[in-house]
Amino acid sequence: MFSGAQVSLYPMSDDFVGIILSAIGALDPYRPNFRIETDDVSTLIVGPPDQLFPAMRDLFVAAAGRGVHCVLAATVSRGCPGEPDDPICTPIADSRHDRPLEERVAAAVAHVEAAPRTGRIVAAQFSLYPLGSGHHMDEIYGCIEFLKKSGVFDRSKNFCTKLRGDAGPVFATLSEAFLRFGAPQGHVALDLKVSANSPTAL
Ligand SMILES: Cc1ncc(C[n+]2csc(CCO)c2C)c(N)n1
Repeated sequence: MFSGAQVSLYPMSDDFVGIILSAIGALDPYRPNFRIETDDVSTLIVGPPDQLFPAMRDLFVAAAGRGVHCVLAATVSRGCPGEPDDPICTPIADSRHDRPLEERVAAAVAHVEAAPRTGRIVAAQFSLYPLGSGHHMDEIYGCIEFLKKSGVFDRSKNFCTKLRGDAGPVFATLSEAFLRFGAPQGHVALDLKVSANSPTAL
């Protein structure tokens, strides 16, 4: 199954070029398993679906670690019809996709509880789009039930859900939403913005 993301970093600093390029260096450990291509708009990462969010976490934590207000925007996709079935995009063995929603919610919560902490607090806003499935609203409601139990749920907003917390469990929650909800071999898209070091008072 073809899976990947187009990812852009927006560090609000005069040194944006240095911050972006050194953060892209944090993707180096993923290069053996990924196809990674940077242009003037974004960086494409194509690879195993279960490694996409760890890669984006490391990219974002590297940029946000510089202390400036920083935003990551990403379009993430798996199972896109018409894309080549890239052999590097091997599906995860234990997706439990064929299992009932309740079981998938429990497995997703357990994965987030085990996620490593990074020490970097982030806010994330995202929408999950399980495409072409007759049960897409069931999948979305099941996913939201999981998000409320994730420990990083902030609130539901129009068109999206907001998470807040350590980048470790936040990116793990995004990964579980992407991997476990929507049809197993179906097309799922996810739209994401992550922010750190915002000067906005809450
Ligand atoms: C992750 C990521 N990849 C590419 C860009 C696009 N971009 C904007 S400035 C810059 C550095 C100078 O070439 C690059 C590559 C981005 N913003 N974030």
